[in-house]
Amino acid sequence: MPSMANATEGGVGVGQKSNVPSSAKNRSVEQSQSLARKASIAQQRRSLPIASAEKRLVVEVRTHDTLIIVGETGSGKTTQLPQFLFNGGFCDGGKVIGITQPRRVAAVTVAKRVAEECGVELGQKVGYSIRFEDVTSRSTRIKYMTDGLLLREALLDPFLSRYSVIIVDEAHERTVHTDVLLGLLKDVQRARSKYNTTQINSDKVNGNCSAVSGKEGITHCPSYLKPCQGAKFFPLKLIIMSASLDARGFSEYFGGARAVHIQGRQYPVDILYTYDPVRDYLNAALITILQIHLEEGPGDILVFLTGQEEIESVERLVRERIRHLPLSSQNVVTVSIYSSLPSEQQMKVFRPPPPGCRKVILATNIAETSVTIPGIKYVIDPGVVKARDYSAKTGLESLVIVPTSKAQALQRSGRAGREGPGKCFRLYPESVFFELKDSTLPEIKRCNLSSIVLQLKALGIDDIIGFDFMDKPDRDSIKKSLEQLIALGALTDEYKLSDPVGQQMSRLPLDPIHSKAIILATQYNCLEEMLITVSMLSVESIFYSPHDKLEEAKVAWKRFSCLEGDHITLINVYRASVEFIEKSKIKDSRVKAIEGNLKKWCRENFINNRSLRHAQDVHSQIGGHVQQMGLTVNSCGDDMLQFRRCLAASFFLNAALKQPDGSYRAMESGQRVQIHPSSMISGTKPDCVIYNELVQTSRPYLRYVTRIDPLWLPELAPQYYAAQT
Ligand SMILES: Nc1ncnc2c1ncn2[C@@H]1O[C@H](COP(=O)(O)OP(=O)(O)OP(=O)(O)O)[C@@H](O)[C@H]1O
Repeated sequence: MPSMANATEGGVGVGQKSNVPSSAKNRSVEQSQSLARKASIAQQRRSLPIASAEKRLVVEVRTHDTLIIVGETGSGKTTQLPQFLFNGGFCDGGKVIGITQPRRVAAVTVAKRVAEECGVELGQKVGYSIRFEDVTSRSTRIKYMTDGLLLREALLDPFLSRYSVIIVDEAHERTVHTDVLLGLLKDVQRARSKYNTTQINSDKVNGNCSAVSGKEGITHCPSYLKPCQGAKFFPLKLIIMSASLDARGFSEYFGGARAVHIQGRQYPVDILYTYDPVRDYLNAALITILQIHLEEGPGDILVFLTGQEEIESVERLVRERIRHLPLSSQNVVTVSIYSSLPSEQQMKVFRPPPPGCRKVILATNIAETSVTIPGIKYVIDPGVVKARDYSAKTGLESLVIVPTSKAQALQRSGRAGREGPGKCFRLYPESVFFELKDSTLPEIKRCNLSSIVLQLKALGIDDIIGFDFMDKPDRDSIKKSLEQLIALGALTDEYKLSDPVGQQMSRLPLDPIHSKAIILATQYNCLEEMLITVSMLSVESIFYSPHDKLEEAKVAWKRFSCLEGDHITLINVYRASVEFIEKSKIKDSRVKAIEGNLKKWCRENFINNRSLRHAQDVHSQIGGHVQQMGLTVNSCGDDMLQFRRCLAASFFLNAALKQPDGSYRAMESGQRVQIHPSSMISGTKPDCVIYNELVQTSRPYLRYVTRIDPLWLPELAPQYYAAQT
C-alpha cells in the first residue's frame, strides 16, 4: 500500500531516501516511548491506595519509633513507603532506608521497579543487596535486601549505624532470619536510643528533617552492643509490614507499638473455589490452566506448585496438551520459577511473552509475596506448600507437603489484581479455606538452628536461650545446635565463638558442616574438590531421570559414578561438564552455542542442566569468599583417600554404621535408616558411611553418602567419638 508511506507526516516512502539518520530517528522513538512510560508509571503511582496516605505515614513514622503497617496486597507498601520516607527527609545526611524481604527475587525486582519509578539507575539512589550480589553504591539511600543479608551486615556493623529506618517487609512469613532480625533490631533500637546524641525533629511534617541535640539514654541496653568510645548514633525507626500479619501479636512484642492500617485495594480479585475437594491437585491445576486458556480473556496465568519436580512434570504436561490443541490455540509459553533456579533464569518469568501468546508461570511459594509479575491476571492455588520440618531428637529434617495458611492463600491471590482486575482459582472448597490456620508456624520452630546459633554467637549474643525471640524456639533444638557447634569446634566448651575456626565458619554463608569442610580442606590438600562438592550439595538434585527412562539414565550415570561414594561422583560430574564446556568453546565460542551444547550434554547424561548451572554459580561465589579468607585452593589429584578423610573429619556428626540386617544406624541419634536408592553406593552397602542429609520421604533415608573407615572417626574427630565411647 504505497499511500501508507505518505500518509504519515514526515514518513518515508518505499525506495525514498530519508534525510534523517536512522539512529536519530530511533533515538526520538525511544525518547517518546520512555516519556510515555514515565507518564504511565506516575499515573499508576498516583492511583495506588497508599498514595493518599503519604503525609499521614510520614508523620506516623516521625512520631513513633516502631510502627506496624498492614495494607492490602498491591496497595503500594513495598514500593512507595520508602520513597515517601526519602522525600520526608529520612535520608538526609547520607542516612539509608533499608527494606528487608524474605526472598532474593523480591529484593531484586522491587529495587528495579523503584529505581525506574525514581528515574535513577539501579545501584545509585536505589539499590539491592542479596547473598553474593551487591548492587549498591555510596549514593544508595533506598536499599532492598534479604533479611539474611541484613543479619550478615550486623556482623560487620552491629549498630546498623547507616540506617535511619529499617522496614521488615512480609513479616508474616516468619522466616527464621526475620525472627532473629526482629529480636536483634529491637536491641539495636534500644542501644541506639541509649547512645543517641541526635534526635530527629518531629515537629517538621513536610520538607527535610533536621537533627538537633538529643536526649541521654535511659533504656536498658544489651551487653553485646557496646559502642566504641565517642560513637554517636541517631535513633532507629522500625517498621514491620505485611498484608496479612497478626498486628496485635507484633504490637505486643514491640511493647505496644502502634499499628496502622492502609485501606483499600487497587483492583478487585474474584476468588473461585471448587465445589468438592480435588483428589489430584496436579491434574486439577492442569485442567484449570487449559480451561482458562480456552475460555477466559487475555492475561497470563500464575500457578503455585510445591517444588521443582512438580513444576517440571506439569510443564511437560502443559506443553504436551497444548500441542494437541488447534493451531490457533497453541499460543502458550510456559516458564518456571523456584528457589534453586539460577537468578538469571528466575528473571525470565518477568519478561513479556511473545506477542499474542499467553504466559503460564509455574512457581513455588517463591512468587507468593511481594513480587509483581507484569501481565498476571489469573492465579491458580492448589492450597498446598512444601514446608520444612525438623526433629532435634532424631536429627531428621524433612520437607513435607502441607496445606497453606490463610495468610498464604491471601498473598497468592494478591499476585493477581495488580495491574487490573484478576481471578484466583483456589483448587479446594470454600469450607476448607475457613479451616486453614491463620498463619504459618514460624520457621524457627521447625528447623535445625545450628547455622543461626552460630550467627548469633558471631554477633556476640551469648545467651541464646535468653534471647528475646518473638516465638521461642524449642529448648532442645537450641541445646542440640550448641552441642553440634562445640563438636565442630566452632564454639568453645564455654559456648564462646572459637578463634579462628568459629570466626571463619561464621563468615561463610553455608551450613556449618559445609563451612567446616571448606575450612579443613586446605589441611587435607583438597580444597578444590571440597569447593565443588559443597557447591553441588547446595543445589537441588543434579541427577534427573524421567520415569520411563530410569534404566537408560542409570547407564549414563555409571560414567561418573565412583564406588567410594556420591561426593566423588558429584565431583566427576562437575569436572566432566567443565571439560565439555572447554572443548565446546574451541569449536564455537559464542555463549549461546556453549549453552546449547551444554544443555544437550546434560540431556544425554540425564543431568539436570538448571541444577548444574546453579552449582557453577554457587562455586564461583563460595570461591570468592575462600579467596577473601586467604585459604589456599589446593587439590589432592587422584588421591581421593585424602578427600574422604576430610569428609570424615567434617561430616562426622553425620556418620552411620551398617547393622547386621543391612540397615544403618545414624550414630548421632541412633535412628535406623537406609541409604537412599538414588545413591551410587546403595548396592554395595559399606560398613560405615558419612552422609549429607537425613531425610524423611517414604521412610528415613541417607542422601549423598560416602564410604569411610570407621576407625577414622575416633582418629579424626576424637573430641566427639572419644566422648561417645
Ligand atoms: N515490577 C512492576 N511492574 C509493574 N507494576 C508494578 C511493579 N512493581 C509494582 N508494581 C505496581 O505497584 C503496585 C504496588 O506494588 P507494591 O509491591 O508496592 O505493593 P504491596 O502493597 O507491597 O504489595 P504486597 O503486599 O503484595 O507486597 C502493584 O500492585 C503494581 O500495580
